[in-house]
Amino acid sequence: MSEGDESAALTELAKRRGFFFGSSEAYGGVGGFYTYGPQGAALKSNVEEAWRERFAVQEGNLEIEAPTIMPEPVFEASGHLDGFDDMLVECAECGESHRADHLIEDNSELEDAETLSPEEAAEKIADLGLVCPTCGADLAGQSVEDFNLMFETNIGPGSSTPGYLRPETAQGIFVEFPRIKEYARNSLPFGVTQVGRAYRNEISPRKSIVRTREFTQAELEHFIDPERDEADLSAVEDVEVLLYPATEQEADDGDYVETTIGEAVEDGVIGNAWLGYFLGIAQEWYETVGVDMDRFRFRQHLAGERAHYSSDCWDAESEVDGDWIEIAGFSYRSDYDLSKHGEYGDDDFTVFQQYDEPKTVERAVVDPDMATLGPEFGAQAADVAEALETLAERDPDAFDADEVTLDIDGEDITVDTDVANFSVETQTEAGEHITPHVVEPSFGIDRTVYTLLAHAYETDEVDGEARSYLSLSPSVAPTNVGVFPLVSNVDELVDLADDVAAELRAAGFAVVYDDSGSIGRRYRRQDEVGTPFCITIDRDGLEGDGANTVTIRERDSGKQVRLPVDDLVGTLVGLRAGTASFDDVLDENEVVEA
Ligand SMILES: Nc1ncnc2c1ncn2[C@@H]1O[C@H](COP(=O)(O)OP(=O)(O)OP(=O)(O)O)[C@@H](O)[C@H]1O
Repeated sequence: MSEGDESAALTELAKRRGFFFGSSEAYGGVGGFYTYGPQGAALKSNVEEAWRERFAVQEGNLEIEAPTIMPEPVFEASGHLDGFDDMLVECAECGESHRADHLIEDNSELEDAETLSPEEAAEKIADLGLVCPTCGADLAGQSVEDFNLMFETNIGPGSSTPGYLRPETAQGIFVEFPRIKEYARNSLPFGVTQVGRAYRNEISPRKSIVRTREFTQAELEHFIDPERDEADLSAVEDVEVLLYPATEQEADDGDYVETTIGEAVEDGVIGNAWLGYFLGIAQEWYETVGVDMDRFRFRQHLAGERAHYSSDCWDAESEVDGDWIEIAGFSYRSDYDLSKHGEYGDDDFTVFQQYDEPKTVERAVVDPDMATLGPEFGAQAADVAEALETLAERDPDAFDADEVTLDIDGEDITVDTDVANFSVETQTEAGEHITPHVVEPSFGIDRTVYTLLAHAYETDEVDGEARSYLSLSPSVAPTNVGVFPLVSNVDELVDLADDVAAELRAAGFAVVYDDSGSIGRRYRRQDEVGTPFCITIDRDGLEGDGANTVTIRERDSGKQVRLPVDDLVGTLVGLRAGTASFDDVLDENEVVEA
């Protein structure tokens, strides 16, 4: 399909068949908000479940569910209040807002325009002679402003407690770290996951569910002791990946690197073994849920794209309509988040790490003489005592002099060294408090759903008729199986179809029961929403050798076999889990000519 066709066909199908559509259309609609219809909600929920199964359950991680609204100090600490901005340029003619970096990237060779300052972006817009995509007016001379993406709200009546809708689920994990570490028995490494809504007041939402203002993230914060916890790569070292490292992006004829996780970590292409581990399991997970791996890559962030505290960062990207879409980010966040909350919050964001052997250390201590400090410094005496303790830890040699100078609230205060009762003690320490480092895989569920639909969208011809179908993986398809009585006027046949549908539903399958129209039309309807298997109950299944049998048809190939009703649940369980293929079913049963 040519560029643009894939998205257009997908958006049309999504609306017609109940995957997703713009919200609040009865009131004119509002940009950047989408409703998932019955098919889409089921597909999305299956993708979330598959993520949970892999990244929470199989990894032995802890899942939490935190509120989506959090008070302002959280975002002061996290840096979102000051720095979570995109660049906005407004058209003077029609008033439409645009994301300046996207405009520049769409109209030049530049790939990392987000690293420009607003002034540089304005200059670039003028140099390139860019015009408003909505009305065509010249944008030269328009200023570019930083625009904070967080939605603000007031918590409770009045406006005294500002709050924000979280722009990422991660902060809910970091803020609750002091409590969660107890559940993890203070034992590093451990991971905490959360699947939930995040909100960003995107300047120009686009590409349907790819860039919205309310979306779902599935995030894993993996807490480690960087000195002791090493990633075990044995399970992923042979996983083959297509990498697009920063060095290649910067080279004129930059190319992909086809390698394995083990080699990429060993060669230093992936700068951190933990990141390598998560890229490896992500690669395998995307493949199981149905991403076309020929249209998938991991792209390393360029130095300018990375946050200052992050030593390495990769995005998982999928290709749709010739564009690469970021569907997940993998970032080494160091101790930035927990240190910030430790600094701003009123709790302990460290973990006590026991040494293998207790250590004997010499420690400088003070025992300030409060009977002297009290009368001399009054209300400041406690601060002076605290400053003496800090100085002893930081610069014990300072106590060799007769006096020490302390900074108390910006004021220099000189104190006689004798008052401090300084000494060096020998102590035995069992361990130390450390601030864990964080490795973060952050998945966008909506962009995954979009990719799965785009990569599954196929067209072919059946019996001379054009057909479009979604070759979704049976593990995530919204409907697992269609059940069709061939005719609706034979009681025995309808009874058997009812029984089959009831048995499959009881076994946990999402079943669509359809008795209207020709069998061909019923197949087409299910093909279009990606139902992988359809079961038809016909007269041959009622009597003689074939009694209590049905036919099962596979969506992509259209092939059918006849099998006993008693084997249905077991067969479908294997097909859905991917432990059996339809070829196995074809081998073991009587093939029915279509
Ligand atoms: N506005 C959005 N709509 C839908 N999904 C989003 C949106 N913003 C982020 N995501 C998803 O959340 C994931 C993690 O968020 P992250 O903060 O790394 O995104 P980002 O780098 O800011 O994305 P972008 O550069 O595309 O705005 C992304 O990989 C993406 O899948």
